[in-house]
Amino acid sequence: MAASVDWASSAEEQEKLITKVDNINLTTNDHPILNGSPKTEVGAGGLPEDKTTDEAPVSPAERSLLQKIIRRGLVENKNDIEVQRRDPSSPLFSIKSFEALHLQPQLLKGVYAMGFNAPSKIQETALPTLLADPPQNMIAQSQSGTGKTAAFVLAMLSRVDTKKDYPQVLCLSPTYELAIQTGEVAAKMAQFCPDIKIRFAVRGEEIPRGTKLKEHIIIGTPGKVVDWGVKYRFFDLGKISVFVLDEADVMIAMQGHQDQSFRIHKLLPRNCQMMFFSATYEEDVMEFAEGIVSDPVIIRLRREEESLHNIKQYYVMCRNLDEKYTAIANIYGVVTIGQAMIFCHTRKTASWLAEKMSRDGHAVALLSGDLTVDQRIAVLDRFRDGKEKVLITTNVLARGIDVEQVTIVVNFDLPVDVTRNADCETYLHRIGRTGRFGKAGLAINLVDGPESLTLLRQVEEHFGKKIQQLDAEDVDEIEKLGQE
Ligand SMILES: Nc1ncnc2c1ncn2[C@@H]1O[C@H](COP(=O)(O)OP(=O)(O)OP(=O)(O)O)[C@@H](O)[C@H]1O
Repeated sequence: MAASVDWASSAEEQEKLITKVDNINLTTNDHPILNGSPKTEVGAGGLPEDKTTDEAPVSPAERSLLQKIIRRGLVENKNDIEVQRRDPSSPLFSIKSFEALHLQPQLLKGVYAMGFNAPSKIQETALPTLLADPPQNMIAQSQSGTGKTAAFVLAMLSRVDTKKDYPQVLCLSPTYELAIQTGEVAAKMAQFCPDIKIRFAVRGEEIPRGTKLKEHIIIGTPGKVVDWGVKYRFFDLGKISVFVLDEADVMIAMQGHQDQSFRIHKLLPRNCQMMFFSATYEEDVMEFAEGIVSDPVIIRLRREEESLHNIKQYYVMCRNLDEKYTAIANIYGVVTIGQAMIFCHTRKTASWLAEKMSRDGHAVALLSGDLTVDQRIAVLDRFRDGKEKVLITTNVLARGIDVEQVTIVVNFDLPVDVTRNADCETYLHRIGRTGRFGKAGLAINLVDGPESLTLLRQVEEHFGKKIQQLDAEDVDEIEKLGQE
């Protein structure tokens, strides 16, 4: 039987939690790491005895750096994130501090150095279970951009035993870009844990036959991990103690990924801790996941909670391709804040649009499966650095990619599944490239006929949320959106 944690709480419970939050109300001045001297003695095994007040010894220089980072975090995150944290219905709602999550002191330092002040709802709900002993399996769902990566990465890092020099933690991601991004988050979080070693198992990484990997954590895509773990035995899957499936629903739903993930899963030891994370779960995928993960704790969203309120959704009626292009150009001309991602159905449309926009003098980048992996990472890095304001892409970047400054997502084509119906999961992942961690975001869908209008209606029905029409010619209206 699966234990289940529900987000919802009664009004009375919510009131109690709000009072608790008010009492905690951490500010820079009363931040224990920054201002307090260690309150706990280090006990046997190097861990403080009272874990709720865990504190790492911090040098004056580190303290000053952390102070700067946290102050900056508080100022930059002003976009009512602190308000959202106090709203029990928000995915950012939290009552705990990171100290209360029993993280190792060096990881806690890493978390603060990343500018994280307090855990999000998924982090504070999942981490106590993920770090408990004996290890518990988990299948968890939380909206896009709410900190799932940080949650499972912290759990992965916490489970590493650096005295053993072989892979113990394995994390599978559906794409090259996502594996690299997760590895980068892990490296940042582990910046004060120099003994933890991470290895990417992705296209382009080649190692000679007979090699025995010594890194503690492997992060990769299913195909490469099958090569390294099943075919060539560069590491022993039988010694993996933590297995993470990121974007678990697509890993299970897509035939190729599913076969490979199962080949890996079959060789894992029986007591290996399983962590499945995703922003979306279809009912049948969920059932399947429950079938392969024994006794999981399940964290599930209700359908109406899946789409985020901080992402405003609109659609624009267009008659043909030219009008779609004009709509994009109008929006691009008016809304200049932040960056935009434009999703097309095919590589062909994506490159046509990129070429046309470039010819018209717009600085756009194009990322599709046509590029080599090095080119893909280079394009993404340039976009992250803000060198291009617009990134045109296909479903290859629909999931997981985290670029904080993305304020607009445009669906040049609405996503469809193999039955030509709306692919609502992909829709949610695509629009989730904006509105990261409570920021405001805008999603604009271009509709060019009855077929795509039907898709739009299917999306509305699926999430029980109306998508407003926008007149792309009406500069005032678009301007208003930008200001909002
Ligand atoms: N506790 C926190 N405080 C502040 N920022 C955070 C916190 N946790 C995560 N973030 C930031 O929020 C952003 C989104 O987090 P993350 O990528 O982990 O979301 P996700 O739930 O995995 O999203 P997706 O479903 O799209 O994969 C990142 O930029 C991350 O650095």
